[in-house]
Amino acid sequence: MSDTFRISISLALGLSWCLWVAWLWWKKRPLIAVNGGQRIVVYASQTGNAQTNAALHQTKLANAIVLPLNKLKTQHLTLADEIHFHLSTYGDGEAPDNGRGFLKLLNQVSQDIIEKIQFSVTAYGDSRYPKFCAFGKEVHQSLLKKGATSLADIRLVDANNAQSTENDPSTFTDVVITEITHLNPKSQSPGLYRLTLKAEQLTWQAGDLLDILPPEGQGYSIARTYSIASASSHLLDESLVTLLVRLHITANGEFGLSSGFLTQQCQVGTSIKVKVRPNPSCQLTTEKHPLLLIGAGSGLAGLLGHIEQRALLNNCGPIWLVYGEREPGHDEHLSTQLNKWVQSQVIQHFDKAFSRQETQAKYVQQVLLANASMVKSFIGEQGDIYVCGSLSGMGEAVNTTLEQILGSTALNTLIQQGRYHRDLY
Ligand SMILES: Cc1cc2nc3c(=O)[nH]c(=O)nc-3n(C[C@H](O)[C@H](O)[C@H](O)COP(=O)(O)O)c2cc1C
Repeated sequence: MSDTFRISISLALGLSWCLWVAWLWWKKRPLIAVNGGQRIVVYASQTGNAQTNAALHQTKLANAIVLPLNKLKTQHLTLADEIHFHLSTYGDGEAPDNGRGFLKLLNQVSQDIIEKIQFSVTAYGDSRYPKFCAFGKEVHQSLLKKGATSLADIRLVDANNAQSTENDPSTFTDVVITEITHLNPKSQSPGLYRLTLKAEQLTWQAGDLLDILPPEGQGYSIARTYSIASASSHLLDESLVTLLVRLHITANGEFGLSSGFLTQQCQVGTSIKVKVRPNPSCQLTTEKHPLLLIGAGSGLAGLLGHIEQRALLNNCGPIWLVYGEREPGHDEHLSTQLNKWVQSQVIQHFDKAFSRQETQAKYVQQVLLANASMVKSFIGEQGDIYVCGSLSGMGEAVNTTLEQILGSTALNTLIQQGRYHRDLY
């Protein structure tokens, strides 16, 4: 072997080693750099309330950066002087999408790093939910238990509070109902209605939510939140918001306050007070990548906007819709519209799962499991998943099934990358 050849091999090996070390460093680097002595304001927010307050908090602190909780890395915990958390709670006492991996990270970080952390927690929630501010409280407790120093008592911000601007009528806009259609008159399921509202004054993106204020004089004024089932407003010729409203019937046979008002008392022409609640974690992040849309019942609403959005744009990526309802025939909502999208290839695959049919009952998670290898290949390196509908009835089962199919590491990576979106209630 000549000397030149030997030197070349050594150089090549040396260079490869340097590249490998550089790659390892690159992978582990914090995505947003932090210097020693800096303060970090961090938020976990589904619809922007905690995020807005975090941004406000940042402006009041010297030498502070702001970032979402899923971008907070071990290096941030090591280097920052103070960390101020703004955390909302979703689902049934859960973290918002951009906060879901944090408690796991905290468990993996060594004690000596956590003991140096000085922190505060502001928790956002709504005391009408049984697990009020649960995620913020859990983070606060975990940090204390692991030896971090709390700079102040946990602050609980309640949306169900007279001072909260969330329900302040002056922040709502009057819009007129232009359509109310009962979609499942022959079904044994509670009524599902499509409502259309003329909303020229509003702007929204597919995936956003609409808060609706019940009429005055009912002794309460807490808005109810519905998923917007329309493409983003800037793409529509006519500024119409579509909603799917399930008529809620209480244990004593009474109609739910908001759904009863919207579907039984309102008529075409009735004016109602609404406000768009941006839902960044469920907005479309990609036009080209595959979308696996999973929903059940009125959860179809949160998926329809994304499908319509792609139908209105050209050359979009494929959609696979997995939709669950009760009875075939009577619960096949909007089938004319959905079939049109299948024919025009906006929807590439469409699977329905009916839980009340003569042959075997089927749920969306079973459809996913039966097509496990297709789920894997469809999602691939770039696909996004959207899950919309009931948390306990479907969201949890779908999460377990996706974990089974993709593995918990891959599912966590999807969460970290903001590719697993959930609108669950
Ligand atoms: C679908 C849904 C589920 C919610 N679940 C809870 C909950 O379990 N506990 C709670 O305290 N608040 C809950 N909330 C209330 C939110 O935490 C509250 O509105 C908060 O201000 C939202 O902050 P964000 O915009 O930063 O996400 C829920 C709200 C929605 C729309």
